[in-house]
Amino acid sequence: MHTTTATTNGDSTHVNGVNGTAKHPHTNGHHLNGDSIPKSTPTHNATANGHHHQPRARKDSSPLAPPFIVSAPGKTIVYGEHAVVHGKAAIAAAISLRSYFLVTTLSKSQRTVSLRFTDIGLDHTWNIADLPWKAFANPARKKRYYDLVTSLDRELVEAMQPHIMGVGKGEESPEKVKVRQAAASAFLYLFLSLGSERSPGCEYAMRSTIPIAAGLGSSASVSVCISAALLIQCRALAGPHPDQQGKEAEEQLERINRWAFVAEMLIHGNPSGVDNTVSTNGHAVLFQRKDYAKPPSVSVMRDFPELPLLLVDTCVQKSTATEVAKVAALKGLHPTVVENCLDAIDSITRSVYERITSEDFESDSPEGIQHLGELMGINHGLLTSLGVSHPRLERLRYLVDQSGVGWTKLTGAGGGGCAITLLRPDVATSTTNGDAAELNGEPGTHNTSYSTPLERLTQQLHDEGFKKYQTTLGGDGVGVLYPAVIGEEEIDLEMFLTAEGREGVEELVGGGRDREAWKFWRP
Ligand SMILES: Nc1ncnc2c1ncn2[C@@H]1O[C@H](COP(=O)(O)OP(=O)(O)O)[C@@H](O)[C@H]1O
Ligand SMILES: C[C@@](O)(CCOP(=O)(O)O)CC(=O)O
Repeated sequence: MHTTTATTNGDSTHVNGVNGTAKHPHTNGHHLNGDSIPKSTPTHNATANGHHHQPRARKDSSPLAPPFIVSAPGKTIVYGEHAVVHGKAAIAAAISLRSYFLVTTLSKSQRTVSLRFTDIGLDHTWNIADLPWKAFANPARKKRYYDLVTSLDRELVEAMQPHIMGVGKGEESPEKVKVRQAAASAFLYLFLSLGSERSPGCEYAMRSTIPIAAGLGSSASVSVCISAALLIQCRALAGPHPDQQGKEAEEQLERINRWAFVAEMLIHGNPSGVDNTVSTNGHAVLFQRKDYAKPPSVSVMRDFPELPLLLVDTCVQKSTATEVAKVAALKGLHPTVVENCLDAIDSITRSVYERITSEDFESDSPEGIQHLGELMGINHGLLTSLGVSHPRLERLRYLVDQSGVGWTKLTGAGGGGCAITLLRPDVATSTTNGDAAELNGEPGTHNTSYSTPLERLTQQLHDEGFKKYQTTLGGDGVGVLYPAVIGEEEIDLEMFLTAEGREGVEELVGGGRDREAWKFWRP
């Protein structure tokens, strides 16, 4: 298997961003070929310990930038959630559910920035001039796009508060307000860090096909989108383009990932960084962060096997912060016991990594799958011991165990959310069309005679209010559609905001219509 290890931002000497100058009737004179992101700021040396050479000053763009879309996948943690928060290894894989972020630049006279995050009912506008630029520009606190930011600056978070307090307020529940304010804070902190008072007025619209708070990394994917879009706007990224050198592509991803982590800190408090790392890089990653002041160790597993997985949502929303705090509290009470549980999870992750990166691993061999499956079961048991399961997750595990189709573990923070089931190879290959139709959260045609255990299980899950998702593992990470044109059609804000449900969004902007239109950094 091909793996790449990337631990810190390296040096780059190649800057191949292409100015969008060619004329096109639909795009304010910007080229339709996805290589037309404005030229990036020259990349420069930046190291993990913060030493860097000063970059050259950036020029302001004069023509109105075209609308563009950034997209990033959700994830499933296959092994090692929670342990990863305490410095142990985890394996996470990208899934095919994604978030999409449309950026529309306003005319020069419109000095506002608006968030239209319709999935969470957030529609908010700030006057650019009213924002706390002074606090963020203070030389003692100012962070640059190439900095490694590993903690939030409390004073800057405070300075932002008056502009967040009014966000998302309505008649609805405090939980909904919290969700909106978390997303708005993530955006605003990055906007104020990466932009300036001269930043163009813009509308930023988010649509996602990832269920929120189900353990599938919706926040990380949103964070990666925000980071990549704002870095593109401040011209801190080169590419993506097809002839980009691997090392340069890796550096661009690293830059996006660093700021996505900052956004994750605003949503979660204390994230390990595994979610934003897999969402940025795509494929699958072995991830470990021993020291929060340093970049994590990341091995990207580019040809992660297509494991036959079933992804089931308990439909119980959870809070990652609460579940992470539970484990921390338990560790405070029983340090040795909890540390042993976390070490056991670490051994599981490492054993799986060795197995699937070994030359002779075959993803359809019953022995190989059995090994991975048994370790999934043990990993789930350890997470249950740490107190992060939920009666619905245990019910789900019981139903899958009874059916004999495979091995189940919770994925993500637990306390609700999703579980993954690794199917036995014989079960996976006997999946009928009926099963396939019933994936993606919808029940299929209801006949009462089921020929396979998987069909029986599918019906049982549906009857008990669980939701199945169809997804493939290990696709591309962050991608860019610049300008926002697929085929000959320019995607505008109205179309983007009114696309109906997951299918509508995917049909409008997903890669299905024109695979070549989207560009990805591919080291
Ligand atoms: N479609 C979306 N639009 C805007 N913000 C979103 C969207 N999906 C998720 N978020 C942000 O991410 C947060 C969810 O994070 P979290 O509870 O960790 O769930 P998950 O396990 O899905 O990452 C939300 O509170 C919201 O701030
Ligand atoms: C529990 C944890 O390991 C994973 C959380 O994933 P999610 O937020 O449930 O998608 C926390 C983390 O790694 O930051």
